[in-house]
Amino acid sequence: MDPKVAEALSIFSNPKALLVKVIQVAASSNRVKELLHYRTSGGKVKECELTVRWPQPMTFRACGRRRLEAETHAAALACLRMKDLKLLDEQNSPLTHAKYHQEEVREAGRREKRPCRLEIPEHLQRGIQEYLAEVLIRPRSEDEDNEGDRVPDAITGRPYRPLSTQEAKHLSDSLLRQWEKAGPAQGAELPVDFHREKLVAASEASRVVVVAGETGCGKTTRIPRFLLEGHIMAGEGAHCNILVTQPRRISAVSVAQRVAQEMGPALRHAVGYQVRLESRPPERSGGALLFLTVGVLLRKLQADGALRSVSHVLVDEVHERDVNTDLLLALLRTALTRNPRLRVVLMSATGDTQRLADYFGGCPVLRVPGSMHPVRERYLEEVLQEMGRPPVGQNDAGPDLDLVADVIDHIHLQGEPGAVLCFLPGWQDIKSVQQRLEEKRAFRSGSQVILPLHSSMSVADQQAVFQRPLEGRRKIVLATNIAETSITIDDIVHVVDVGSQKEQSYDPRTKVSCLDTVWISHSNVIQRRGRAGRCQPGHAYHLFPRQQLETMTTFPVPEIQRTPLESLVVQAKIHSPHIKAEDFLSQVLDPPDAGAVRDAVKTLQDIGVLDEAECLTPLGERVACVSCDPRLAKALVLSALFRCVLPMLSVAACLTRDPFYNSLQNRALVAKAKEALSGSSCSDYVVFSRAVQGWRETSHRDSRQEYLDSYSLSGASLWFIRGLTQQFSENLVEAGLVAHSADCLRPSTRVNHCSREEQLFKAVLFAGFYPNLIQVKRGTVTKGGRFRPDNLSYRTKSGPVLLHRSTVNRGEKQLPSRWLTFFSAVKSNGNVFIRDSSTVHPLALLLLTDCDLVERDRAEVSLPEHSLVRWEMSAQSWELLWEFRTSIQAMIYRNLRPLTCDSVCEDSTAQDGHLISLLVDLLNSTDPDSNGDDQSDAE
Ligand SMILES: Nc1ncnc2c1ncn2[C@@H]1O[C@H](COP(=O)(O)OP(=O)(O)OP(=O)(O)O)[C@@H](O)[C@H]1O
Repeated sequence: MDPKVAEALSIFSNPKALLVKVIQVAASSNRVKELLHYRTSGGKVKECELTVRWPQPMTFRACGRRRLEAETHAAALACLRMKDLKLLDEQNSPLTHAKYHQEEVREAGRREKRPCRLEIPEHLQRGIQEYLAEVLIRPRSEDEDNEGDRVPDAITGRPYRPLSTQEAKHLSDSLLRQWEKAGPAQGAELPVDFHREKLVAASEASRVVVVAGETGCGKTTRIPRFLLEGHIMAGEGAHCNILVTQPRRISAVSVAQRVAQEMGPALRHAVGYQVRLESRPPERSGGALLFLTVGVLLRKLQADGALRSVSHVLVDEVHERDVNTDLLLALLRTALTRNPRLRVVLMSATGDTQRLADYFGGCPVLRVPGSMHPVRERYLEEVLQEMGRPPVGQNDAGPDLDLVADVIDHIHLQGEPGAVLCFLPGWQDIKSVQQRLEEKRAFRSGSQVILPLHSSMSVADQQAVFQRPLEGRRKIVLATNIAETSITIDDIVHVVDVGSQKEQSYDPRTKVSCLDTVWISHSNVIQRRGRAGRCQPGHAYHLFPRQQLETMTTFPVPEIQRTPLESLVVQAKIHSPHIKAEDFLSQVLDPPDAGAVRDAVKTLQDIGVLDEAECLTPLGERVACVSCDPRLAKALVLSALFRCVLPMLSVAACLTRDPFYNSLQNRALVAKAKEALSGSSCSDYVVFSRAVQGWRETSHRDSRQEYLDSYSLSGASLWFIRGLTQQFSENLVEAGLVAHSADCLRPSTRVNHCSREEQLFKAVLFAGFYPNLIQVKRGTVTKGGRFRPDNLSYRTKSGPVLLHRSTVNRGEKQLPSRWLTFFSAVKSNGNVFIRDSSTVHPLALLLLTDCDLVERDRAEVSLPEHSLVRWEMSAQSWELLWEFRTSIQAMIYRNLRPLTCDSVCEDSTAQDGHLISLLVDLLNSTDPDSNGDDQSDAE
């Protein structure tokens, strides 16, 4: 059977997916001529205007999200005659009326208090199958492709409109004239220049090419330009739009600047960059070069999976194998089938090029030998000998920071002039080495320039590493692997490499991540060395024995194998809603363990983002619009419903970017600031919200700096957080939860009515983070066996945990509730540490989570799969709570499903307001601890 038909048939168990499919079929089939206009984004129909004639002719036109959904669903219903569907209970007796929506089926089940299912009569199934079989096997023609396009242009972000033949000719001619006149500056000759013709020809001859070129040979800065220039000189510039991905913000920005500079003043407008929250795109589409991070390109693929306005995608540093790059490669394979003009070039100095080539159907691999300048390498034994020290053994990956500082000192005193770039695993190591250096005579009182470089710094701060120091001072850059690929710091002469890095691993069972210091791979060693010898000859000091090289893996372990997969599964669902996550992810270069994917799917089902058929639920569709972790996104979506958006935006942004200044180094100061901001809230999230709010309120420059200093906050981070808040607000608009993004930030709007209600805010947070729940108990037993009655102990459903120094609740002797919620936990030395936490009112557990009535007689309540929690209460209390809970759930459900008319919306708005006020009253007027008295440990 045709695979497309098989896929269509496989989704019959899910009417919602079927519906989307039908609309897609309508859009892609030239038999449904009456389709006037159609656009999807993130797996959702955004705009639609169509006439269906199967089984009877009807016209639907829809724009504006809510109307659109109702109309397009109705169109599909008519199309499929799904009104004939029957909703049956377990005994096969029909329920009140038929509904097509999975959620409604579930809701009907809840109302009727018995499970229901949806049945598609057999004769209809056959009809639909035949219809899909007929239309699905017809490929879409190019003309149809151009018809009704409303996707954004990947270069400018403005709506894409293909150029007419005349317009294209005009633009190509003008580009040609411009380039001939300006004659782009050639810059210094690079090894890749000698392979220019071969590279351009290979990319013409094959739609995918892998380029394996040594570090510094000129891949990143020259190849995009060769391709662009080739098209412009051939009079086809209008059709050439090149996207070049970079693994990080710092490289996207710095490489774009370098290429623009090389192009010269007359042509630099053709080059631009786009990173999260910062965009300087080329002036126009057609003859353009855009450097962007992989994450930004994934967003563009959501809007247009075929990348219609793009001629080339160059994936740089493809060896890095982060989750986003692996996902990108899989999506590019699909984009190549959908956009016949698209060409892909994969570039790396150290990747497994043959495997990549095989992944793209055995495409050619071009090798570019030669580097700019020689680099003299030394390993630990030679370095020690040079310093006149005895040899030492080294077994673990943790670096000897005293030695690192001594080696830098040695280079400074004995080595050639020029800057030093030192690779260290993490921020703590960077700061420790900086401190050690500052204690040395040659580095005292700022006599040399020491610059940390870490991903948590702002782009502006990161850019400082590219500046030259004043004459007579040496620049020392202390970096993590953020500086390992792509970037050129032109005065680097010496590279010091400790041979290790921080690497995340993840235990899907406990859902806890570990951040360990591990040996890097051989490929990383080459990349690090390659940061020297780019603009002058260099030296590499590998601070591990030469022998260690043999035990290092050739390539790094792909991130997809060692990371939580929930976000990735949501992304998979956005890009391919009808394919099982397991099947979709089995197509990536190194598929994650199928069991881990199933676990991630199960987690998303548990938190209501996916339904049983693995489709995004109405909640999941909103979550998918928000570009952050699904749990954070869920908390944001719920905050819009419960009218406390403002503090939640701050939390989501601060969990993405730490607002405190060097919180790793200034631990004591930051802990004090957090304590002051927290007051009696016992919540890191209230701390975040107050920190951001206080910063917003101090608008004057001087008072703002005073505010930052008094709470150890970082101005740069807060500006970044402001950008993130703006982005998340726009996401909420996209999700149809807020009319304008500015509403999210104004305290007087409806979505912020309850933003000052702390208990409600914490309860909503918990509903988002659930099942991240910690039970607090009094009394601990020390290692020596002594009982300490006043100490608190903490347990999640997976076992005991400890509170990390970073949370305000660590060290508290008395908490106002016996329940905490949390977002992130890490494992270190065999213990699980909770990094951030907040107390939560026990009623939130009952009202905002999926609890069940276990035994009617004793009115015992438990949370599924949550062995920590079990309450017993009188049947009467339970009845009341159950009713309230049902109303809250109904409110959530009502606000998340498509509304059919505005009047319903107005009515329900008032009703929701009453309900939320009631919830606020209940949370504020009951003692969070007294409810806890009923609790008993279920184990
Ligand atoms: N900002 C810069 N300042 C000075 N020279 C630069 C700069 N950027 C690049 N170069 C020069 O251009 C050469 C090529 O740089 P490019 O980034 O294109 O190499 P690459 O092959 O992509 O390297 P890698 O694989 O290490 O990323 C460098 O070796 C250096 O000589």
